[in-house]
Amino acid sequence: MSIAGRDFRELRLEDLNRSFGMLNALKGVSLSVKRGEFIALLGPSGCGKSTALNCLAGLLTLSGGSIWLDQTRIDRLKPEERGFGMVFQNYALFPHMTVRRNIGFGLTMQRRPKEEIARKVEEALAIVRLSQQGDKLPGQLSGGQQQRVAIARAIVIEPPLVLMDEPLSNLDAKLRLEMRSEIRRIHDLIGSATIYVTHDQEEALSLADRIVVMRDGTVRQVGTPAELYGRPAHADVAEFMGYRNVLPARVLDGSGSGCIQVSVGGAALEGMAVEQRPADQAIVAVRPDDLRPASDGPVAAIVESTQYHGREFYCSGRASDGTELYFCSPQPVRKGERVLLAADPARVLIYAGTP
Ligand SMILES: Nc1ncnc2c1ncn2[C@@H]1O[C@H](COP(=O)(O)OP(=O)(O)OP(=O)(O)O)[C@@H](O)[C@H]1O
Repeated sequence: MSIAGRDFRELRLEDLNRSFGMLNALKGVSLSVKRGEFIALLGPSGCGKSTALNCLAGLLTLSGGSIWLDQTRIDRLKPEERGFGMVFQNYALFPHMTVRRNIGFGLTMQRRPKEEIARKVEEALAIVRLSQQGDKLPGQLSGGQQQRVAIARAIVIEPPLVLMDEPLSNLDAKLRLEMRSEIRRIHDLIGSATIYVTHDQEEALSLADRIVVMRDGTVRQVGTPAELYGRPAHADVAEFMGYRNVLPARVLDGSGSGCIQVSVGGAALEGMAVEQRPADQAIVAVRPDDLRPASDGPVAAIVESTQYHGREFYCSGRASDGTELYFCSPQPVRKGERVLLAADPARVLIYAGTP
């Protein structure tokens, strides 16, 4: 059976498990993906992102669970029978084949007619904007161009799903940004679904329709970039999403309907409870760019370091009780200077529990 090129409405991962000996790399991962969606699998190194992707591709077998494309169970099919497009970090192009032959390789293996292969290869070349480079060898192309060839090779088979594993990691910062918008443009153009593995939260935020945050082989949260940026469901997800200040706190006043007052860094700070209202112990999460010097700010800190970041300064300081705080300042601050810091309560997230 082959499902290559097939249209679909929904891809479902049901309770996926994968172990390597004693290590459980995937522990009950479930997810539903609609056609046309761009999904980013985001998480720290070793959390199971690549394992999940390789199980989807058919390069790894599952230890438990199932994968469904609409009503068809596909987790026992070989990779070529699934017909998904794959793009890896290291391009994996054949060095002795021209760009055209690299792109057409999958179609040649499927024994498609020559004219059809030639036509589809030209279409794919045009999509990735490499029409002039078709006769070159991969070694004659830049890293960004080679990655475009890899993308063309993945999409030329008209896959229902394109799987990408950290495809931009080998490129320099400027090219990474350029290729980011290229990847999204190509995704929108071909209309299939993309599952994109990354550990770079900025990449996930800017590319994806939905982000799946993984940790220790489990899915911690699935949400839109705005949901994950503004309201992570758990303190550990917040930490991963750039809330550099994740601090233990004591609830001072939790009686109000919206705001809760907590003690942090030896001072009282107001914030919003996420999900469960904490009773006594809490965790506070604030982004450095939401904690700023203010003449009437409640949290006093002595500046320990400052870095110039163009528009503003990225600083660390120590509160009276020894808590380390990260904050941003539009004005230069000096090491050893005492600053008062404040944050908009709507940008201070409070979680029940202890870190
Ligand atoms: N072939 C393998 N044999 C044994 N253990 C493996 C194998 N592949 C992965 N693992 C382990 O499974 C866990 C998940 O690995 P995985 O590569 O999926 O993580 P990841 O989130 O993709 O990390 P990274 O961002 O570093 O690539 C890790 O602890 C890893 O060491």
